Amino acid sequence: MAANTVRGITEQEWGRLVACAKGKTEPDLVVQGGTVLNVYSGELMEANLWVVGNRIAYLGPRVYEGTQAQVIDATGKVVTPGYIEPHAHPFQLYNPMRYAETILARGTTLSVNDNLMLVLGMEFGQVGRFFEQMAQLPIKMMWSLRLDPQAHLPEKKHKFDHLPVSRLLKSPYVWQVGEVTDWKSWIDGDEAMRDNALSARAIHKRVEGHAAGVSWETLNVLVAAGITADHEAINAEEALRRLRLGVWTTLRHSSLRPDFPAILPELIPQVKNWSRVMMTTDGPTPEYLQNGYTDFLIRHAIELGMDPITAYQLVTINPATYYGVDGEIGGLAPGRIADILLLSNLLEPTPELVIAEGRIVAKDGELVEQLKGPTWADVGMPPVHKMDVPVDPAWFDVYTEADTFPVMRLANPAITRHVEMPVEKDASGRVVGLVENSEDLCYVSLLQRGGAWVCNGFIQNFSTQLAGLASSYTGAREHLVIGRDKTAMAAALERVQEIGGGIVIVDEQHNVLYELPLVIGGAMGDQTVEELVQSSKELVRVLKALGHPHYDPVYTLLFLSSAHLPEVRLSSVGLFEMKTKRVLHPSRSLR
Ligand SMILES: Nc1ncnc2[nH]cnc12
Repeated sequence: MAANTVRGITEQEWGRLVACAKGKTEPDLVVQGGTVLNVYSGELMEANLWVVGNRIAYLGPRVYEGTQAQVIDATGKVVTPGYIEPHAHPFQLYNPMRYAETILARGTTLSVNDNLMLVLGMEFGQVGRFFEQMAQLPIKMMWSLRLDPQAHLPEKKHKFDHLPVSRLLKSPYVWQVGEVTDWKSWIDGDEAMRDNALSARAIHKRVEGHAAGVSWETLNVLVAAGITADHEAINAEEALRRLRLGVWTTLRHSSLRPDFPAILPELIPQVKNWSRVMMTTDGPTPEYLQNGYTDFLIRHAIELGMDPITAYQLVTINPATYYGVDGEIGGLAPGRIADILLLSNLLEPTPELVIAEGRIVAKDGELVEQLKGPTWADVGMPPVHKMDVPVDPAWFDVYTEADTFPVMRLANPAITRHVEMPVEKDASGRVVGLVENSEDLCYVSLLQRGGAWVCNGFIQNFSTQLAGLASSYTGAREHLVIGRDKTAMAAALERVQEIGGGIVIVDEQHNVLYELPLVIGGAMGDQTVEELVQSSKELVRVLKALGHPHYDPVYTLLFLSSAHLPEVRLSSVGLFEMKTKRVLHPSRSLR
């Protein structure tokens, strides 16, 4: 039966490793004179590390006196294992390659990644090949397979059927299924979800939950159904609830949910056993990465009162143990993969030097050489195609037979509230005057990329002055269009299509106020993370000037068509109420 492995070992590699451990053969690399953070015993120890190939052969007092190995003088430095991100979404405008190079330079040497954008954008066979190509990098990119599309898209549900998912589950690079956002369907007996989760368990892979806001009673049901970890606790009580029910508890501090200050000061005095706690950045938008990645989590947790050694354990040995690979990674000991960091001191988690697989890969935050990964042209996520007809502003008109309409009110970057508003209509049933006579309403539409259907509605509290915004970056992988001026909305969408996908904002005269090409499937950019940091700051600035009242708008664009968040979402079948799974207003065919 399969279980997770990081790299596997050949007979020849084993022979070299054991010979070097015995002191009979030379190591390839030595880290000498440093203070090693021993995450197993929770102590700092003066010790040297000998590395052969991509593994550690020896930890201890033995001093290297040979001439062949590369010797790294770690005198005065703290030596730690590479960091592990157990729950990543490597596609928040950046693509998985750009993500990998950025976080590796900051000391994260293993990331377990969501496959959602890939599975929605590619054929299954291509997804498996992409995993194989990413596995050639010195940073280990492992994967978590979704059981549901996280959006109400009946036409895409087949991508989550038992046959394709169970095939992909056999990949050695897949370590988990989840996060199970549509957990309600799962516990209510959705067959594909049930079979896929059971198949994962049968081969010792994990099942990650997404139990936002659930009660003790519901959490019991989810644990009985098989969830093994969850990262949705937003306060100490919710974190303790998970620990007490035997769920690995992943503490989150992301761009959208910067929760450490709300969790840690209260949680720290109460936890007696940290061995089943992990930490995650949970897919931050580019700006966050300016402050670091897992290194930032460690620093922040220590600032908020966590014992420093515990903070390191939460991002090294704990996630390695959770995924069942602690014999291979997550600590500095013989036989482990040589992912080693040199820090100036324990309170400075951003590494001066990063060693991955036994080779120096980064110094002072910069990669020593460019990573070689798959080319996007080969991966099968081409730029957005132009529709074969021009975008018609009338597509954004809302028609109803009722006297009221379910408006989405944006309560914060992620959550919408259902506000039923009275509407006036013309003889054809078209809603008139609602946006024009309001200060803070916009039209909002999810439009199928080929122009086959449109889901129309109104959104409140998004902007007071936005003429037109269009984005091919959405949870549904269709086009999102928002604005107070339908011709400007159409112009923004035309421009998105001209640039191969991305995010565009235009004014009433259709001048482009903001433009970000996202040419990888219309969902991810090929720009560097630094370029995306500047561009996403500009997006925030432009939207703010147009009266957008929230932070992290990139997440708003992503999540307006995701069905895992309260209350109303855009979907292929219409405006959809997450809790009741009701269609509040149907979508309209344009063919
Ligand atoms: N559920 C989710 N799906 C996609 N990206 C995310 N980032 C954080 N949570 C996410």
